[in-house]
Amino acid sequence: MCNSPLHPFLQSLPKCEHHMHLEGSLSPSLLFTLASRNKITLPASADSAFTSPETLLDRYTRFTSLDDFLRYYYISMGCLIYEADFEQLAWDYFVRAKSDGVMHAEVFFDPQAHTERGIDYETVVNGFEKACKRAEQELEVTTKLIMCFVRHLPVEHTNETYIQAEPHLVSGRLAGIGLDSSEEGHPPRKWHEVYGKAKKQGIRRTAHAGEEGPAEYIREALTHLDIERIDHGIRLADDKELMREVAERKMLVTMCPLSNLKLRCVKEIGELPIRTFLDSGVSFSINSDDPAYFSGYILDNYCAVQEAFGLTVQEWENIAKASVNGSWCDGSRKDAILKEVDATIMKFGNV
Ligand SMILES: Nc1ncnc2[nH]cnc12
Ligand SMILES: [Zn+2]
Repeated sequence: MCNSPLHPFLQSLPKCEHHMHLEGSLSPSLLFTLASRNKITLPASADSAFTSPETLLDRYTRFTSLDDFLRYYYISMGCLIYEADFEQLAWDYFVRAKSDGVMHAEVFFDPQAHTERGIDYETVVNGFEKACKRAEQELEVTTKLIMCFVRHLPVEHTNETYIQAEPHLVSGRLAGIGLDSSEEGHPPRKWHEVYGKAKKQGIRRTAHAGEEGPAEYIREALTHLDIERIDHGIRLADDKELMREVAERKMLVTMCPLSNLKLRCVKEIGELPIRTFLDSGVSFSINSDDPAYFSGYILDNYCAVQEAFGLTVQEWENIAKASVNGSWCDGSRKDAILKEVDATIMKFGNV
């Protein structure tokens, strides 16, 4: 809850989330429940943060960088073993997202982080897919699953993962591919082969770029990976020519304000190029990234932006509509969400 008079409006505004890692919605309390259920020993003797959910949450307030966070992220997901664990993780997120006004959620997952530790690819996808189906039926939240390649593993591992996922990508069970994990020292061009193959097969492509890395990585992801969306992209404002191109192409930048703050990519939310993007016509959505680690789900991110930038209802309408239009759902679903956005604007238009 924020102090803005726009809070009820922000709560009601229909949302599309495009940048949320399912493994990043693993709360310390679910982590400890799963660790106990699956007889996984957490490394409390090596790192006392793993002593209890409370000590872990406390540690999450002191991340020093993306890599510092990723260490906890990868250790913690080691408690996800069975299909039911993956299903529960995703279902809990969808329920929470619904309560924040999410009507459509496109969620990331990292298959390699699970197959590398001996979990079957099918276990992961089946569990997540069950939760997606349930979210559509019981919550009326439409969903898309996007699988990411992790940059910290050798690029050669990518082919095997792609081959496993190929039937799902081609059939549409998976909506597309992404690229995430440790950014610095891992330029996007290294993944050009697999992205080229995906493009030939008509598979949608996005990538994390310009989170900790420079604007040059965004340019590379556009030229070498031919991405259709940019995840984070906060360094885009450092390259005005590139920013103009992204605005002209109406490419969506999926921003994650609280994540950027907690991982020290910026010192305060007000440093993010939200005003620049609005003034330059760059389309963007606002997302939670890893909500269980950054103490904020999507509405908290909307509130943080409102507190820092004091946007108008008209500006929020533009953001809401850009996020619908930049979604990978079909036209009829977009129309239905846009109708709900219009209804919310009618109701709150003169706040
Ligand atoms: N913020 C982030 N950046 C890169 N990879 C991630 N994986 C999960 N969260 C991430
Ligand atoms: Zn991310």
